Amino acid sequence: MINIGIIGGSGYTAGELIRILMFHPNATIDFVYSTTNAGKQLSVAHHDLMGDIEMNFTDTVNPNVNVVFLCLGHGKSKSFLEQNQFANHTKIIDLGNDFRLHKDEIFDGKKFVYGLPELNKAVIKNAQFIANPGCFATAIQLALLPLAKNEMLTTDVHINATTGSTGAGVSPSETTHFSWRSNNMSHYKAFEHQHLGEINQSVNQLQADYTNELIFVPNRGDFARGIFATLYTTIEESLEDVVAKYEAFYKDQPFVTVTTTGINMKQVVQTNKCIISLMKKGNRLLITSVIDNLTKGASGQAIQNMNLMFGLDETTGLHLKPSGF
Ligand SMILES: NC(=O)C1=CN([C@@H]2O[C@H](COP(=O)(O)OP(=O)(O)OC[C@H]3O[C@@H](n4cnc5c(N)ncnc54)[C@H](OP(=O)(O)O)[C@@H]3O)[C@@H](O)[C@H]2O)C=CC1
Ligand SMILES: CC(=O)N[C@@H](CCC(=O)OP(=O)(O)O)C(=O)O
Repeated sequence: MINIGIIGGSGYTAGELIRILMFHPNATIDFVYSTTNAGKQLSVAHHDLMGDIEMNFTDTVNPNVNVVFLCLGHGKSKSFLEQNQFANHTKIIDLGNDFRLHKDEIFDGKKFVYGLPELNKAVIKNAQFIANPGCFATAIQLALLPLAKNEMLTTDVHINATTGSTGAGVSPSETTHFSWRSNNMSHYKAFEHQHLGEINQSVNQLQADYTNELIFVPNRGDFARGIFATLYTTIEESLEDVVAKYEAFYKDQPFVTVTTTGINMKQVVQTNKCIISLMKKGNRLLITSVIDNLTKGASGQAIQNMNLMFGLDETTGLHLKPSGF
């Protein structure tokens, strides 16, 4: 069994890890670390877990676990690892953004691999340290990578993506408050979202000569979970040719489905799936990409990486049912 530690226990991504791992056939949760709820039942912070798991948060770290998931805010993974040493055998999967860019990938002698399986599966299998991608970054990269792989990106890409409120974490804020978020929508960090760095890094990993711009406007949506992303760019090839290239790129990727039909977020919410829809009008290609920000965009993908790192089928424990409606 893979013995697991979770840091940042009261948060959204930690909660999602617990929900999935408690049913994972090869995993056992050794501890869930919390700075605010130590000694209390997990269900104090994750109410839906009442009756499902008898475990308390702890303020003690077991440094000998097989893998530890870091579910902390920006920049806190680095400081946590400075204060807490794990055994040499312990694998680390960081859900934050501290180690995703190449300039940050080496920390304290540890080399972090960017944990997008559909891009880096072979390297992930042999990695000990993983920088798990951001949620928008996952949805947008999965939409773009087949074009980059085939060096088909020649102009700017216009990106619009809307996220649910859980994307911003458990601590309430003005823009996650029900009274503000309900029946509302807004954009934020237009043209400057922090995920553009990791997205550009991955695009250039496949198409080094791409120098145009990824023009991204993120929106806050009136729902809790999910990301709906639309991207368009100029492509000369026929839709049939583009679809064939996407299907070839994702042939051995169990969580990505390519279609030319219309799609919606509820087809993937609560699952580790990404569905990509392609359509063309003239030389303009529209790519739609939907994921659940907390599963494929965070905790599900982190478990997918864990499966690969421990030699398991990457879908182990991730056969999750969609919400449907
Ligand atoms: N939400 C999402 O959709 C996604 C989030 N991410 C990233 O994953 C990380 C976790 O996200 P999320 O779960 O939403 O965040 P949350 O804010 O929901 O949870 C973070 C948790 O970290 C703990 N924490 C906070 N400050 C400290 C500290 N100084 N030292 C130790 N622990 C601390 C708290 O848990 P406790 O009180 O129990 O200690 C807190 O609940 C973030 O970096 C986020 O950007 C990535 C992809 C998607
Ligand atoms: C979708 C969504 O709301 N995202 C949040 C942060 C969560 C995330 O994925 O960002 P990092 O892991 O890079 O912190 C945002 O856009 O600010």
